[in-house]
Amino acid sequence: MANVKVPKLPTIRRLPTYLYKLSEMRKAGVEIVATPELARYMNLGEIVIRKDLALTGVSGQPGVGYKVRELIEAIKSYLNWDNVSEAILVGAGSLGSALMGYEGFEEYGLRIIAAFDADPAKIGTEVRERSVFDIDRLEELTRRLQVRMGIICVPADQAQDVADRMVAGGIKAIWNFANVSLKVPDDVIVQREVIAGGLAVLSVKMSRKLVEEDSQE
Ligand SMILES: NC(=O)c1ccc[n+]([C@@H]2O[C@H](COP(=O)([O-])OP(=O)(O)OC[C@H]3O[C@@H](n4cnc5c(N)ncnc54)[C@H](O)[C@@H]3O)[C@@H](O)[C@H]2O)c1
Repeated sequence: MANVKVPKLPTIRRLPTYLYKLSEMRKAGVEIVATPELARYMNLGEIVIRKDLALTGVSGQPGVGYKVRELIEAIKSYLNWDNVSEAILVGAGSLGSALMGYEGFEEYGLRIIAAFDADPAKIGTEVRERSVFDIDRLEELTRRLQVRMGIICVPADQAQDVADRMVAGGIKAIWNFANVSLKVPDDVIVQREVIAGGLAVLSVKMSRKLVEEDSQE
């Protein structure tokens, strides 16, 4: 797999949260946002906020704040989300259906255009208004549609086979939700996603908080 080094990963992970807040503000007609307001929302210090946003090339006006619209454009441009990327998804089960049903991805530059599955009961149906194709057609259709991004939502023991098919179909970026590491050629990027990682952090924070509360009693 391509060993792409990305600086400022924690900042990059926070940028969608800024984007969400800023989009809500824009919808509400807000034109300027002050750093303290963003700091409260993000639960971070104002210095961190300024550093985060400086990464996008935008600096706020001292004593005034940031122009909401300008900041939205800068964040989208930095994340390369100003051009919508089309993706295919494999595994139209619980998780895959939920991802396809999330309309917010378009805001984040991702459009899932089709799904693939191995279950004859699902092939030929529509899930969340996307056609579900036979997995055996993945290479052919992906090439024809010239899609570069693939999302894996199959059981872990099927994920490598699906990744191989994606690579054969010309996919260059894989968002992998199956909890397994994948072997892919050097020119393919894989991002492995584990929702339970966030839950683990929450659980540890919760248990520490409970211990602190117990010791105060
Ligand atoms: N990363 C996370 O945080 C996270 C969260 C939830 C689930 N998951 C993982 O996502 C995957 C899917 O979970 P789910 O709950 O949606 O399961 P599910 O059983 O509801 O869906 C899996 C789908 O994959 C299809 N499938 C199986 N083998 C296939 C193959 N070779 N080719 C094409 N399609 C195939 C099945 O027919 C089914 O529709 C699992 O690996 C699960 O562990 C990850």
